[in-house]
Amino acid sequence: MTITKQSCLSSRRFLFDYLLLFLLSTAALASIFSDDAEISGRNDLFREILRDEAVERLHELGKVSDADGYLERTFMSPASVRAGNIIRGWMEDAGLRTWVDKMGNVHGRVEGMNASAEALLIGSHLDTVVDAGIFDGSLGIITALSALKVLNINGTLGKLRRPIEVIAFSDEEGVRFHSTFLGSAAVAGILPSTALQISDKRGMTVQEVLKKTSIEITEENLLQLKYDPKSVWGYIEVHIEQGPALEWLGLPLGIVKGIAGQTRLKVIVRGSQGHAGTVPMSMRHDPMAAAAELMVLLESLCKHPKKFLNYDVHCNDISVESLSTSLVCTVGEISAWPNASNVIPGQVTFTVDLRAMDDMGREAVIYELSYQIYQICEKRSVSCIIERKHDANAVICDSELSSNLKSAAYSASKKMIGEVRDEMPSLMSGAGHDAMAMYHLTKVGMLFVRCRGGISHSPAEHVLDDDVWAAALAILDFLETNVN
Ligand SMILES: NC(=O)N[C@H](N)C(=O)O
Repeated sequence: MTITKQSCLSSRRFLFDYLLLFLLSTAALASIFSDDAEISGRNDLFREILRDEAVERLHELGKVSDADGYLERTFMSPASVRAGNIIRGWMEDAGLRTWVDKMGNVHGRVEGMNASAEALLIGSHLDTVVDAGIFDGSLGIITALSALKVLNINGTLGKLRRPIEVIAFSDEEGVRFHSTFLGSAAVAGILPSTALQISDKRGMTVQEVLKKTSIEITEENLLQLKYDPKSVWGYIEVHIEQGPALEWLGLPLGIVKGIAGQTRLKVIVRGSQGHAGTVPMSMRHDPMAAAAELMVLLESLCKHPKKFLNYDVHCNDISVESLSTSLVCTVGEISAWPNASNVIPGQVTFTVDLRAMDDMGREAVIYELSYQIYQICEKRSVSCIIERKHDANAVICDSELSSNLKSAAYSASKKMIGEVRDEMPSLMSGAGHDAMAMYHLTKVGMLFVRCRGGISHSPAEHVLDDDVWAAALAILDFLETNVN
């Protein structure tokens, strides 16, 4: 047999593969043995509650959906109400007194030794986007309840120095009403009474949707939902990172330094509805073509803000510099009327989601965008209306709470994986969180949990079981150190 260069390479390759396989299987065996050795050491880390049960609950809640075949739970939908009831049961299982408030938020509270002391609030949201993953929001509620369940089993829940309250907020995503934080903004006292009259696509208002679930909300009792700032010590939230940084760093947990500000706009473009086959191109006032041009403009502006923003007119140079790195813009929803293939639409509506760390810079972008939108609409002889649906300014997390969360995350990671690098990363959040609303009530701190590929708002969203465990263990550590 002649050994050609090719087959020589193949046999070398075979030998290499074989050796690699041998090494990998040896490593795997070693890790199985070391896992065994570790498991007995980890038993005191409440694996059954903080990992296994928490993961089971995440999957259980992930099945509670208004849609067939994908996850969708919007504000006070039937599935949201069912999810709230399940969470309420888990709160009671953790030894908490529970109630549902007039914005549909589910609360679970333990008074500890001193019911009049300032309470620690822990929260996240129970609503989801359309075609969501199972971790966004639910992770923060479930890990907090798991940690409290451990304290209950240990007999330390009644001995806490201050009350602890877990809140599962009814709306953070803002999918149904385009106005986010309905739940947490009510608790923080920043939800205007006009929010009760916002309508969803079917024309039902927030007030009517609540009434359908037997909750009577009025302007007066909306005011009563506001917590007295003097009764609150702080707010903490665990959330999946929804970005790739922790995965890149190879770490399960990170601290949140701050959260980008956000604005949501609705742009309505109206033109002349007509027959697709008969109206000559030169005679059209097509809102679809205009909307397409506006979207391309938005993309260019957000990719290259420096090119569009005039330093003197819009903002100082610091704003423009920081915009270049943090500005992100998205058109996520579009609808046409009458939405038929052989009709030039009469109206096209689309949303714009803008985020940046710099609030002044964001304002400058909105100013410039609006100016350019009106110019393009005029040039195309269509009319444009821009409605501002939601605004939340950027938030900086509290340094003391962050440092305490950092120590808790460090200690949890150390207990789980032994050696940890000293650095616990501090990250900026491009995603919005209930902490943004709670910031108006009290100091806030957030812990991020690694997610696969940084993917979120997608059914592909995934958090490792051990990372769920690390997060719950960090909260347990935080409570034992700061509240016990
Ligand atoms: N954590 C999130 O997904 N939050 C928001 N709903 C958002 O950033 O749009």
